[in-house]
Amino acid sequence: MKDTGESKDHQLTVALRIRPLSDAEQEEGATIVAHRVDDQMVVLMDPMEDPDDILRANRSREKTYMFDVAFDYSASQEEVYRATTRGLIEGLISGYNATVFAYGPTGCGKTYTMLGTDNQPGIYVRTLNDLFRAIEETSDDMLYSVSMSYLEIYNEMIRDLLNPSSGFLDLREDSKE
Ligand SMILES: Nc1ncnc2c1ncn2[C@@H]1O[C@H](COP(=O)(O)OP(=O)(O)OP(=O)(O)O)[C@@H](O)[C@H]1O
Repeated sequence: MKDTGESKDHQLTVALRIRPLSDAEQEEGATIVAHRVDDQMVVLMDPMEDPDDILRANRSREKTYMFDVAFDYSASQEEVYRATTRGLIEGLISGYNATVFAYGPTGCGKTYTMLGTDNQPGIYVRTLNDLFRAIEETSDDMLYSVSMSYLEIYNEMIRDLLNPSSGFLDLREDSKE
């Protein structure tokens, strides 16, 4: 696992996480085609590969990708948080900006990684814990202001998840004023 301190050395960290197959996927006979080779390298196997196809036997279509850090299904929420996000907090309370976002197709594990579950809290929860701890530790000589918003953008519809009764928010509202 990479130490979080390393994230200070570069401006952008790209991490890849491979999730385990769900029970339903296993029952369907699905197999994982993405394999973590080491802490940075991932190989994508060709899902159509047929070992009996002589014409393609020597032309494997597996592809290798490099990331700043790669995790597979054995990675814990804490490991992912430490390697991607924890190191940003020190800069954050010194006034620097930081963004962490999850990207990927539906069902790939974005919500699990970012929000997590009660037993396996994700990046949001761990960040807030460490952020408020860091604020408390430095509150003798610093005054902080923390604000928070939680929005869902889905099919170009925007909802305020901290105030769902406000309905869908209209992006054009500001431009009318
Ligand atoms: N690392 C993981 N370990 C165990 N279960 C996981 C992991 N990642 C995802 N899952 C499970 O896989 C399912 C799909 O994950 P999740 O809901 O996080 O996907 P998503 O990318 O947020 O999807 P969507 O874009 O549709 O909201 C969930 O049941 C989640 O609990």
